[in-house]
Amino acid sequence: MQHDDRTGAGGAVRRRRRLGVMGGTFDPIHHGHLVAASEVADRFALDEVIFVPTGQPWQKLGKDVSSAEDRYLMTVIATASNPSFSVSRVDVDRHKDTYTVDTLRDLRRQHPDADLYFITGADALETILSWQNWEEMFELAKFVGVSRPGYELSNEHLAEHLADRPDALTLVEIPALAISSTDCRKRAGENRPVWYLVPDGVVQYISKRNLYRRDAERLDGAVTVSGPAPHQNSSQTQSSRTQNRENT
Ligand SMILES: Nc1ncnc2c1ncn2[C@@H]1O[C@H](COP(=O)(O)OP(=O)(O)OP(=O)(O)O)[C@@H](O)[C@H]1O
Ligand SMILES: O=C(O)c1ccc[n+]([C@@H]2O[C@H](COP(=O)([O-])O)[C@@H](O)[C@H]2O)c1
Repeated sequence: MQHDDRTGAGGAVRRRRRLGVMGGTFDPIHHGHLVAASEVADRFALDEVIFVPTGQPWQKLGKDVSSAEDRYLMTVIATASNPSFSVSRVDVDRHKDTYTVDTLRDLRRQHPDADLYFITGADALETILSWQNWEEMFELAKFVGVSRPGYELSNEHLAEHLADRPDALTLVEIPALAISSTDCRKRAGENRPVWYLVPDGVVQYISKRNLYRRDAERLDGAVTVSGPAPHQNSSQTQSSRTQNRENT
């Protein structure tokens, strides 16, 4: 990755734009995600953070995931008040299994003059060597791992792979928010409050769309992420069946 400043037409030094990329299933988006993005934006002087809801999260095979459109809209609602936050549809519109390497390729194409900083929580960072084409991901973006209650924030598993690129991955401690989408879904399913765990507009969206309620007919669009073995395209095997979420 280049990280140089460029001289503009008038001779003024212009720094390359820095874009954060916050990928997630966001089912639903919660304040843990928003604080992570905000903290990394501050630490790295990012110009913008692009939230990228997954289209088909292949590592959630067998789990009941809300429709991509519901997750996309909740992400738009949650980020609307922050002018430095935006939401991308690149993964939602790809209509096949979501791989971060594709996300980063698409964003690089859309923003050729920017440096990308992919933000990931400690739990996701733990499993990053299982991601599709992970070596290429580190060519396309710098990575920022953030702390998360209940997980150890570590780069040991990547140390030998990134030995010659010390700035490829930075670990950042952020304020601890023990919030997970799993817990939010469970609470909503039991008719317990999710106020203050997720933004107010997201509470209202969950209620309006009857998301996560086991005792109610889902309105539409929920899918069970099912299909062939990991790394195969499951787009033809996505089931439109709705099943009770296992909250795992
Ligand atoms: N409370 C949190 N603090 C820091 N990072 C978080 C937190 N919650 C999620 N993240 C990170 O945000 C990204 C997207 O997470 P995701 O949408 O899967 O939310 P989640 O709460 O982990 O969901 P689920 O409980 O359904 O697995 C991941 O990199 C994850 O590690
Ligand atoms: O590229 C992959 O193979 C891959 C595998 C698992 C997760 N990811 C990405 O990691 C981010 C968090 O994913 P998740 O499933 O924890 O919500 C999101 O941007 C995913 O696309 C990416």
